Amino acid sequence: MSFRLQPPAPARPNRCQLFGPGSRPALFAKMAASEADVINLDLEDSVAPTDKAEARANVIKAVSDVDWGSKTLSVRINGLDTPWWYRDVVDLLEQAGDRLDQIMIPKVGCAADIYAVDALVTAVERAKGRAKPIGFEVIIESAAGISHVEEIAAASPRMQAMSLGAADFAASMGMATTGIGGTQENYYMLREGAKYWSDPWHWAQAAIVAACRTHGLLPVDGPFGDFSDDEGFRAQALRSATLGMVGKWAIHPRQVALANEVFTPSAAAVAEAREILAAMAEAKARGEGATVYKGRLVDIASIKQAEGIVRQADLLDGKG
Ligand SMILES: CC(=O)SCCNC(=O)CCNC(=O)[C@H](O)C(C)(C)COP(=O)(O)OP(=O)(O)OC[C@H]1O[C@@H](n2cnc3c(N)ncnc32)[C@H](O)[C@@H]1OP(=O)(O)O
Ligand SMILES: O=CC(=O)O
Ligand SMILES: [Mg+2]
Repeated sequence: MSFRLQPPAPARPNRCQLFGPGSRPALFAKMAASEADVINLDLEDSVAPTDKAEARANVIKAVSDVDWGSKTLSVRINGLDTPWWYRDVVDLLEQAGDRLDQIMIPKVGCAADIYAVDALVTAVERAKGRAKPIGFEVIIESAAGISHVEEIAAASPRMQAMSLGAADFAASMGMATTGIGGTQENYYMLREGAKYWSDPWHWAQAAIVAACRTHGLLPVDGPFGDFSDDEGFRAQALRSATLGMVGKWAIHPRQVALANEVFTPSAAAVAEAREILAAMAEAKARGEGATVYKGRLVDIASIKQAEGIVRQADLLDGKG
């Protein structure tokens, strides 16, 4: 390990973030009743420009009026290139109750974007005497965002989580697709006449995971647009989990159970992790740093891998 230790990410469930437009208040109670760990009430791209003010008022009311249980409650504000974002921040911080946990900042391009929002949030918090500091989560969804991902992760102590936004990311990068996440038909390798599909999101996801792990944030996979394709969602989520992401967005309620399933360590994975820890404890008692478990090497690094799985299982204990 480097002299600089890797800080832990916030210890809270973040398997699924369920989104809903702030302009559809009829959805709010359904969102609150869902099994999602995080709720994202949206003021940004799912809300038409003519509905921005009404959506903001709906969301401010719902923060206090709806029983959100133990979920993390987040509101996605408008981007810093719009005329709406400052009013989103000021009205939320001045008028929404203390139940609000986070604001999500979309389309961040550099650390200064976070600095600007932090300065405004801090001023309103002080002026209003808000006791609970608001956390930040951001979306990496532009060429600038992915180019500056590490400085963005380090930009504020308010930072909690970072998501990949596949739709805007594809648009910003000029990717030849209108799909939101998942397998892309034309992104394949050809060998002896057979196609092998590759993953165009992989490098951006890996960069986000590295930035998040360096600075103690939760790395999250964003939307999968085709909500009729359960297997496509599952495949995308499994790849994200394998890379180190802790959860995924749901843009429709049917995606919530899929995300929870993928990002909850299975009973078999937890049992195996505990067996590895036991095998390593025995090895340590013999004065050994490495041993054989089920015919394969396990060593001190395996302890950290296994502890991560057990820690996640303990965190989710009782959440199904
Ligand atoms: C690229 C990005 O930025 S993604 C993030 C921003 N986008 C969003 O927030 C979009 C979120 N999703 C939605 O707005 C909607 O789910 C849509 C537009 C995709 C589909 O809406 P609908 O046509 O109403 O969906 P559908 O008819 O299948 O809904 C089935 C049920 O789930 C409910 N439902 C739909 N969306 C949601 C939601 N996001 N949260 C909770 N419940 C929902 C419906 O009210 C309906 O309930 P009912 O059975 O009691 O009548
Ligand atoms: O905001 C999300 C996206 O995919 O764009
Ligand atoms: Mg977006």
